[in-house]
Amino acid sequence: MTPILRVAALGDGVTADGRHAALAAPGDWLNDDGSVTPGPHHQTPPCRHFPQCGGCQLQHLDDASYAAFVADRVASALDGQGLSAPVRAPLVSPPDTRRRATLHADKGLLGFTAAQSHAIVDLRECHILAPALLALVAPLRSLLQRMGLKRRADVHLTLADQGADILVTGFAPEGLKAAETLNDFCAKHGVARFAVDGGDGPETRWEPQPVTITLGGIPVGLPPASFLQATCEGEAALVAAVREATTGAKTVADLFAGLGTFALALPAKVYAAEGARDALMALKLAANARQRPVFAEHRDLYRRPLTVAELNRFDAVVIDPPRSGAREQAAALAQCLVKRIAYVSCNPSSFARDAKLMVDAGWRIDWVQPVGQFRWSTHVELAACFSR
Ligand SMILES: C[S@@+](CC[C@H](N)C(=O)[O-])C[C@H]1O[C@@H](n2cnc3c(N)ncnc32)[C@H](O)[C@@H]1O
Repeated sequence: MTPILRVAALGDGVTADGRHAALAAPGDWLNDDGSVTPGPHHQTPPCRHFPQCGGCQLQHLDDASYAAFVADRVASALDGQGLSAPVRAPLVSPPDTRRRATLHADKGLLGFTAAQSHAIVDLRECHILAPALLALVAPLRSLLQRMGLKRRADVHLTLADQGADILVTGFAPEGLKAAETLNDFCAKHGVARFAVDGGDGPETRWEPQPVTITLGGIPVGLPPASFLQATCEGEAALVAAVREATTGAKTVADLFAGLGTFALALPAKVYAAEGARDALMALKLAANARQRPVFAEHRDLYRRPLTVAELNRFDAVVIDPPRSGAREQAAALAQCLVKRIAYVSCNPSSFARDAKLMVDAGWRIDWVQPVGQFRWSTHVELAACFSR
């Protein structure tokens, strides 16, 4: 018997001699016949769909070993680039708090896909989704069937200020009967918005009041399918880290600003750059309505990253790129003279790659705050503070 020491990036348990075992927690034992004997950190997975459902990979880890996994993902990504930094205790979102998820529908089924497969796991319970979204899963399954869903469609759920915001892509039912069925459904379940996208972009079919999401205390119009941090707790953890990293800065550049999660939460004059035009417009309108000092620019930061001279006009920079990171922008950040940089990332590997460029140019990583918004999954986020 060999003890499992840690959990690898994709979720397998790993022994000291490098053997991998599926569904093994640190402290479990890998037996010679390949079976696993549970140890003290192995918990009974709370959900009947685990491990078939691809939504969660690590429900068999107790809270302590899941938190250790989140911190270890960050530390080992840094280590892989030969970097070291103080890694803070991870902040993991509680169960039942996910406010954004994409489910898949086909042949009367509605749920997440199975791990590494397109097969749909028909969702009958879920321990990550916010209860208001989970409550809609069974009614939506029946609605899509009644409306004659013939081909596979995706169902994007978001919990907005007014309630559930639903976008179905790959299905756009037509006709009076369909419209009535949809309206009855939305009225009965208090849906905030129902949009469909048959291939020509989202088309709103129900939205009794404009749908918003409150960021930094300000309601921001929420375009369908916009980016939003996955849980309120995760958002709060990232905002607190970014505020701490930019303390004292009077002018801040917020790069990949989205709807303004950080721009609207900072006590500073903020220049916000974002590539999605509808998100940018929503941020601009919200900031103007409340006379917040946010100057928002539509800009493709991969093709046209801020130059060193542009960056040097700010006291601090916040950057929160997509999963692939921001190699081009990081090259200019490495050379610039701002006092502090807050780097928020949903991918420790691309973060570590960009951080290496900056450290090689003389930056220091003061701390890294791991954030587990996708509880029980292998997705890990972080916020890091850089100074010279
Ligand atoms: C991880 S999200 C962060 C959004 C925001 N900071 C937040 O916390 O809500 C990344 C953002 O980058 C934007 N984006 C993706 N590619 C971009 C590009 N080439 N130039 C500018 N923005 C881009 C996306 O639209 C998205 O809003």
